[in-house]
Amino acid sequence: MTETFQFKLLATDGKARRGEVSMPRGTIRTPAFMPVGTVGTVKAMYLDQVRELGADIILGNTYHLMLRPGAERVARLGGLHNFIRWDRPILTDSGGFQVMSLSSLRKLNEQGVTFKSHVDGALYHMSPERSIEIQGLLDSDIQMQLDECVALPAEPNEIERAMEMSLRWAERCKAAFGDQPGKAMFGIVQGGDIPKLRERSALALRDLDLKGYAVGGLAVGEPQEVMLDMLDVTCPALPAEKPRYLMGVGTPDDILKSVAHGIDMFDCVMPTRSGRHGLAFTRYGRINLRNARHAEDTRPLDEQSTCPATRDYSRAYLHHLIRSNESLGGMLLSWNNLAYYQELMAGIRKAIEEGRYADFMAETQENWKRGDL
Ligand SMILES: CNc1nc2cc3c(=O)[nH]c(N)nc3c(CCO)c2[nH]1
Repeated sequence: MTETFQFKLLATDGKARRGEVSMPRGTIRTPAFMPVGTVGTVKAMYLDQVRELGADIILGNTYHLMLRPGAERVARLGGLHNFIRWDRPILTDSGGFQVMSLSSLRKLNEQGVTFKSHVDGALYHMSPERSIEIQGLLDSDIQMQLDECVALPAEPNEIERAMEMSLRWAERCKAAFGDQPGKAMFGIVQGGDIPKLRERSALALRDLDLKGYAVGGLAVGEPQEVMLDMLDVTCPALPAEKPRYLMGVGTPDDILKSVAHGIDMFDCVMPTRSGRHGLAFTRYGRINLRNARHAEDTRPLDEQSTCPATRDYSRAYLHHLIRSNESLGGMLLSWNNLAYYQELMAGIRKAIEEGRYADFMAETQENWKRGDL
């Protein structure tokens, strides 16, 4: 806990880094997984549970919260932390990515993005300055620049255009953010799957001397090896003393490998969204509880787990709940999956501290192959 934003590197093992981000609202142990709380809730979870599982920080979303309940309203209600009853750090995404994936996009130009709300069809304009203003109204601790994320595959000149504009928007966001010692504004590296554009984006953002850097434009449909190749180019071009956040990633395997490529922070809807659809992540791999073969399996997901959802409920009951589309099914599997993700992050942090990350990675991947037993 510090009055300013500080990142400390505590240990490294190859390119894997063990660190911690200290902020007024709390310390974030890295490598960190950030549960996604899109509209002010980590779906199907109580935030006390999310904290108990080991989350030091959660995500909020500018796009969703500006549409409903509204950024000015959240500010009138005392800010996002008071509203949702989470007193630790919150990172908010800037909205650009969500506009592309959720709204009927009207137009995007140098000024910003104009779009129709997917909630009520109302028209909105969001500039880099407005995105930072909204994140300020939410009292967000780590604010993301507004950027343009291009879905892959894409034409090189389209990727270059979006990357260059995102750099100009980074400068505008830095100016709009100003100097807020206890908070941070992160830049977002773009450049698609083109190494020289990735390097140019990272080096230009580095010159802006921001408090942290995200790697964007990935986990948008490209193969895992392309994502990892882009990390090989991007991470060395970023300052070693600043945190690196890989946006939207990912599966447990994505996370293991991205840590080995130098990433410190992750966010993904995978554990919660797939949990609601019946997918359970365990030490021995994934289990799809919709599958009829679980209908009379009295075993829990993992009797050695400390998480009640994982240890105390039969697969037969979980199967029944999911098949019946009962809320408790999504609640228990979200609980199990977030518990597994945080247990994985704790194992990653410990392995880096002990200089045995390569072995930890191999053991973990080996266990996944054992399947559901
Ligand atoms: C699921 N994959 C994914 N790729 C992303 C890529 C980006 C990106 O390039 N920019 C911004 N602002 N957000 C992104 C997000 C949302 C964060 O979860 C992404 N999410």
